[in-house]
Amino acid sequence: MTDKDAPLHLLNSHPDAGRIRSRRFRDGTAMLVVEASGLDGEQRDALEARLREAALAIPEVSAVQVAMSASKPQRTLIAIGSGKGGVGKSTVSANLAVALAKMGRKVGLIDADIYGPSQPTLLGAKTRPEARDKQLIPVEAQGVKLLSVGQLVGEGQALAWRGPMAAGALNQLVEGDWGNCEILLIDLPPGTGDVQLSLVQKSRPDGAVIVSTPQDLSLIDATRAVDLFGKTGVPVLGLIENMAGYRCPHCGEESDPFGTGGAEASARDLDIPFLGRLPLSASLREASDAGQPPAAGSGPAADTFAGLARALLAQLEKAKR
Ligand SMILES: Nc1ncnc2c1ncn2[C@@H]1O[C@H](COP(=O)(O)OP(=O)(O)OP(=O)(O)O)[C@@H](O)[C@H]1O
Repeated sequence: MTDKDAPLHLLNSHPDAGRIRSRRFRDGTAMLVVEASGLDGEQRDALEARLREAALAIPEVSAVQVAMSASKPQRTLIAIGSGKGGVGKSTVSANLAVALAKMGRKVGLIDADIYGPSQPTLLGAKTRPEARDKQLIPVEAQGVKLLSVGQLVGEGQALAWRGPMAAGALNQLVEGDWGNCEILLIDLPPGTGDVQLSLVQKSRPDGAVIVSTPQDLSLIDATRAVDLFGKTGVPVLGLIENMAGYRCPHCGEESDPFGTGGAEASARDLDIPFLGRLPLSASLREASDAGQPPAAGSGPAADTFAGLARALLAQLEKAKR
């Protein structure tokens, strides 16, 4: 600051002074460069308005120009995939997101499942996102920010999309206004075809998680998913086994309708981490259908998801080293 900028000294005592990177004063105009990293669009607007008002309150100032600068936040993008449909990939994604948020992480969830976007239902978030300056603003539910491909199109319309079109839509979601989110989970469409390949190539996730049931057939498909991520250079952070074992709520008898331990053995064979297993549970399905992710509550299911989230974070740390 030079002597010419002296009137702007009055901004030193402003609560947001720490965000002012430079200030100049010429011919009645105050020019401020303001650091806005970590703020979402609404918070940026509010900060700008507060500083404008404070500058205009200085008697010499008749006009204000504010330039907001923000370093691109460091975000970790994690794709969640499965070799085939119906293995619980979306249920696991939603609950992992909620469990990570409960652990204090700033989490965003992108529902890229063009064949059946179910995250708005799973998180009970039916409102449509608004856009600001062509950027989508995620909706908030259960402590998680959410954008879903289902929010962009009417129900069932996305089904016919081919790879590049789906990748374009995903890009819009990834480039949304994620504010201070540090982790973005992407719920991919099931399978390992062209659509999935385009999505992975376009979004370039930092890591991937694969969900599978213990069944042999499902595991063969999970192996294909590992292959897909391998081909695209995305490290697989781990495999989650879903629908492993069932305890009858009436008689307490335990059974394994989809086999047992298959996913853990496959993870060993494929040399990828095994993050944990989730039992088949009618109450989990009912809560999911009702938009109440069990990870948000307390009890065994919440504990299981917290364990899976911890295992995922541990693998992320390892991958960074
Ligand atoms: N551990 C579980 N116990 C009982 N039901 C489950 C479990 N996991 C998922 N489900 C149920 O299975 C069905 C499919 O789950 P989900 O939609 O999460 O699978 P998906 O792999 O994402 O499927 P797709 O990608 O084909 O849409 C849902 O009705 C869900 O509630």
